[in-house]
Amino acid sequence: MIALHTRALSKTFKVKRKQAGLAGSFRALMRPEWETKEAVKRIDLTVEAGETVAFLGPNGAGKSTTIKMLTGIMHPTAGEAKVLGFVPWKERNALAYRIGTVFGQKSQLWYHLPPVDTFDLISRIYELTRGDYLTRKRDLVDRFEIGPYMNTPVRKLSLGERMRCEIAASMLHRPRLLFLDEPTIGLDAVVKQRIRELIRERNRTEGTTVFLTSHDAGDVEQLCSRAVVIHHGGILLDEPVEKLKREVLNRKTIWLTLPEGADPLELRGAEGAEVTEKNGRRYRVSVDLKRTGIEQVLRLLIGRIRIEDVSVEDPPLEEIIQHLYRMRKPEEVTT
Ligand SMILES: Nc1ncnc2c1ncn2[C@@H]1O[C@H](COP(=O)(O)OP(=O)(O)OP(=O)(O)O)[C@@H](O)[C@H]1O
Repeated sequence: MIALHTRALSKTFKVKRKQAGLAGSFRALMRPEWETKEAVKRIDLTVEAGETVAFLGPNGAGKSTTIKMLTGIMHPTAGEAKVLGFVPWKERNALAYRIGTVFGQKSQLWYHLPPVDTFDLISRIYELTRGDYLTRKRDLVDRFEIGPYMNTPVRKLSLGERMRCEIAASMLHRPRLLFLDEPTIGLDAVVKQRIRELIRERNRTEGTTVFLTSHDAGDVEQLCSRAVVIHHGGILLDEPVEKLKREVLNRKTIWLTLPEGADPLELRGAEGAEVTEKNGRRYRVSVDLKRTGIEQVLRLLIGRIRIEDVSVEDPPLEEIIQHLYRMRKPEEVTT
């Protein structure tokens, strides 16, 4: 079954042309010149029910504009889309009963009220029966382990605690499709991991389709099975994440802090790993996962040299996308 389908979906904005200098600004105010900006260019996309799709791209690529059209907030300039069988911008209300949305940068929970109040409100908006609501709430509170936070005003919760409540709230009405915009932004590694597990579990147990945007390579790697990359409003790549992992998500960075007086030469010689940056006592070791594993490198280094602190990072997604862009020939890119 198809969850989402678009054909030549496009959005053009009319924007004022910028003119240099004060005189230019004045002229622009009196006699503005307009130009068109193609934010989304003829996007063709089909997502099957139950898929977990990462929708990626650098800043300004057109992700939010696409999501706004798919959730019915914005009309397209041209093209078609059906989400769960509805034309989003024509049947926004009907669609809202069947989708969930989480925007990492915006809260849908009432800031001064405890989450339980927003949960109650959502259950009324979505017309859940009292019995169904209470069972569902109990299940989500258990799964997301948010019992201790349900009666605390949202403004007093940490970001991680709030995000768990946000995502649970978005699932209250059993949406068949979840739009997640940067769900792990600003969270620490442990909380990120937990949020990813929870979303994945909902996908497995309830078959919820996931459509996610993120700048975090870890979200893509651990949560999604398919990656769609857009660049300058057009689709640059649409591939299984497994393939992406083999081709480009194959490096990780280890940051090491060595104690005063340690000999950094000891960091040499780990197969597939090289020191690429030094900042005081902090060293960046780049690991080629095609040749070795993180665990292997860490074990070797820890056995050889005293280490004060260690952390492992994914390469920034922006870097990966630039790499992909360079790999693709220009004619393969929809422009
Ligand atoms: N309301 C608007 N009016 C004019 N231009 C807009 C408007 N909304 C978006 N744009 C432009 O359209 C392009 C795509 O923007 P969009 O917000 O969809 O990108 P994005 O991929 O979500 O970026 P980010 O990762 O920074 O959120 C950008 O160049 C942006 O400046």
